[in-house]
Amino acid sequence: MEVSLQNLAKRYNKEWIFKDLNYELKAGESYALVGSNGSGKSTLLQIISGYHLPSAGHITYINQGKQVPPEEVFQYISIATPYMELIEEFTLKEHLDFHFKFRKIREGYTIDRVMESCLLSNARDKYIKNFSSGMKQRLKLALSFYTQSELVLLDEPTSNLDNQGTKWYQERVRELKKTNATILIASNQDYEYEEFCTEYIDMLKFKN
Ligand SMILES: Nc1ncnc2c1ncn2[C@@H]1O[C@H](COP(=O)(O)OP(=O)(O)OP(=O)(O)O)[C@@H](O)[C@H]1O
Repeated sequence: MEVSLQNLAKRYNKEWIFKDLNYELKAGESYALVGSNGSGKSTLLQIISGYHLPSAGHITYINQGKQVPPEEVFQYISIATPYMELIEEFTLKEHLDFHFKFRKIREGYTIDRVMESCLLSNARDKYIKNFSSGMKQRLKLALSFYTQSELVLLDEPTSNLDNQGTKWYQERVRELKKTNATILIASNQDYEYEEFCTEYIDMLKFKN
């Protein structure tokens, strides 16, 4: 999916977080969104996902040459972010069943295969509220990786992951890059994006 960010700006109260942000994301490319703490990386991801509105400017989404209507955009996007809550009252199996009732699973995958791939097969009937923070993070990431989507937004993807989890994440991104998904990784850690992204978007350039 191509995403065109046009004169995008966001303000909270009187503070402009970023301004005059113009950028074209190309289909199938991977982008790192960098900048110091508080520079607006998460805010921009949430605006691109449709979760927040910009204070100015607009975004155009184009899939296979056709503009996607705003009300349908969410069907093309998956996002993993610390701001996103999992449904704590569900077991893992219930959570995955619920999610994949509304979104299509990536081709070649089943719910069992997703559980296996995110190293959570033995937690099938465990309640999410009893997951460790790393297990929750793997589940959030798995929901983004294994949902059929054309734009994958990852915010601080390895937070709470141990070394094994970080390697698991890197392997999943390698796989994702073989699809035509556009990937945007907001990060403060170079091992989350260095191998995957040749394009860097530096939020500090859009500060004022
Ligand atoms: N709901 C809100 N109300 C007011 N200010 C907000 C709100 N959400 C975010 N901000 C402010 O917007 C700025 C950008 O925050 P954001 O979380 O997007 O930065 P970030 O680059 O992702 O930071 P980090 O690297 O620490 O995760 C910060 O100054 C933050 O305090």
